[in-house]
Amino acid sequence: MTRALRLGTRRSALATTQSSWVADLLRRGGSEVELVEVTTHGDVNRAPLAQIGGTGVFVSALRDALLAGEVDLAVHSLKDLPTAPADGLALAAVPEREDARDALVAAGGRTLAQLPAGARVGTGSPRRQALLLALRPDLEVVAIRGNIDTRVGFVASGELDAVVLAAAGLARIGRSDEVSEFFDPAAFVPAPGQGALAVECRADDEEVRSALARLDAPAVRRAVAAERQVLASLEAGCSAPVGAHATAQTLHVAVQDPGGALVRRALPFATVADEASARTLGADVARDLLAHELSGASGAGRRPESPPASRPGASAGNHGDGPQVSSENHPQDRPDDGPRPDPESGS
Ligand SMILES: NCc1[nH]cc(CCC(=O)O)c1CC(=O)O
Repeated sequence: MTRALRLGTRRSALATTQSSWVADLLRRGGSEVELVEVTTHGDVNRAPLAQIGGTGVFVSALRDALLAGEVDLAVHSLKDLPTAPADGLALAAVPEREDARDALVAAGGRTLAQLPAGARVGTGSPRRQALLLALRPDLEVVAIRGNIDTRVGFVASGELDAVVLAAAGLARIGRSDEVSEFFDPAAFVPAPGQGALAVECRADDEEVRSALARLDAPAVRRAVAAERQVLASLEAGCSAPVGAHATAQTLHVAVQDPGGALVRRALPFATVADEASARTLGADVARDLLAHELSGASGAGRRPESPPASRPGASAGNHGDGPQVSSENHPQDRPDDGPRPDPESGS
């Protein structure tokens, strides 16, 4: 190795921890690495997020810095990465995954079952809203945004009874001890790619590609390939919240159908040996789910878990008396889940 690798990172606590973790792994493999701060449009612009292009602004500023040759690699939360491949860039490593589960942080350490009737639970993610209401239709789901500290702060301040966040984000910033319940990923199905990282570099940079290849965890790559393919294939035909999570044994999928019911699938995953068959499986599940949706079969023996009256659209959102959903843009001010809505992710 003749050059120090420049790792471009955003300044947020989560971004710098993730970047430092990857930098350390590379250093252990003998590479010299320096962190270079990339100020993203989303970090400096005070306009509402929708006007500056949604969650993709954070990813695309790092990608622009890569393509411009200002940095040599960048670390993203995989679930924030648009499913479409980026021209000129390679997804050179998917390292070992953090905890993929969603987690509840509740006042008094309560579990979901222990929350009082009508408790106010914060999440900006349509997927989490749907899963929460399927388990507890009585809850008042409150749409919140902001970085992890901001969201946990709503519980500490008493404005909310609980919030749901990714266990991985809490683990990375050292706040796992505040979790009152880790949800079973077979039931409360995580977002595609949740807990995993994506390390990108220029596609023609062989030196960085070979350094990053040592960080790649093939089993994680297979899992996230299946999960993201479910999302990509569904995006063509529906805009429902999507949970997709592959364990060593099973690919779990949960999608909210137009009637508001959660539709679930569980497919064997142990025999999926490579990325291509993982994608095929993901596409097959998506096709099956779209057929279900088109046939309007949600009431026909599929165990709808949530009556139409508890659709998040009807009960979630800011009721005006809760935590302020600030129109001021905040670093990480974005839906607390997944890459959509993302006007930049294209098709
Ligand atoms: N979209 C927000 C986001 N993107 C990545 C994480 C951290 C967890 C992860 O790496 O999946 C979070 C926070 C959250 O969902 O609570």
